[in-house]
Amino acid sequence: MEGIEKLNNYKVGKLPTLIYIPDFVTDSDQSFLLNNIYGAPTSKWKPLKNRRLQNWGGVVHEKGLLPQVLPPWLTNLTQKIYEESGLFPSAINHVLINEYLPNQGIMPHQDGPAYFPVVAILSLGSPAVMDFTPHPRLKLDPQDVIDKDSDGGTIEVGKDKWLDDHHPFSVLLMPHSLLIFKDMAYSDYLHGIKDCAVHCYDGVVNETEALKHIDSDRHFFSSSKEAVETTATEEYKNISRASNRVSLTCRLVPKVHKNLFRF
Ligand SMILES: O=C(O)CCC(=O)C(=O)O
Ligand SMILES: [Fe+2]
Repeated sequence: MEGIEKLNNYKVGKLPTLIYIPDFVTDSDQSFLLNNIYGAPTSKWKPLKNRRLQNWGGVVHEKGLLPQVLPPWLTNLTQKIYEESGLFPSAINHVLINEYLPNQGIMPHQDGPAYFPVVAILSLGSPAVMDFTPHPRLKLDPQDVIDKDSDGGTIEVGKDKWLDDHHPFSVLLMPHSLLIFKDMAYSDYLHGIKDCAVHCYDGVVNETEALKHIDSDRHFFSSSKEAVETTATEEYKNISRASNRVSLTCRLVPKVHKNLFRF
């Protein structure tokens, strides 16, 4: 209960359950986690086309998890998320660690059906902007949009429209922050990160919250600060992803297979 009340203070945007907690971990927590992540055997990294990842907690199948015990350096974190959020029915048992170089990202996607529909993402390293787009099944046929506007309204050519007031939005993920999303943000939207080295954070739903601590992260914003000073009338609001970003996606796979052979 206490957890849920506290969480309300961290809601951002228009959707009911998009939660952004700045400084969820300290600088020394970040170093501790990164030391463990980069101290893992090279074979623990799975290279993908546009990023690489470490999988902790076991292998996720469509039908559930073939479990492996999470190491203590990760349970410190997952236990804190579990206790402080109060949003998971039992302890988090799976962590996916993604590493992105400055020009890498992740395609818009929806998380798989094996997971309990709440996700908590801890961000370390360079900041990044995560884009949420309504699921394609909610997209209106452009013809319908034109028909609806035929009573004299202006028709915006080339602009996608979605059902029930769904709109794309973005979130700025600063290092040390925790993003939690569930409900509509989980089921009606895809989430992704663009694969370019500069991200624009203009209009992100958590701009105030994310930029409160800008002083300590000033180096990420230097180019935009200069741009503001030199152009005066135009603010670019860009972040440069100067170094790697490492994220820890913490989730619960409710169905755990105790016995490999009964899978
Ligand atoms: O790196 C991130 O912030 C997102 C990762 C993600 O969406 C996933 O692992 O499913
Ligand atoms: Fe995801």
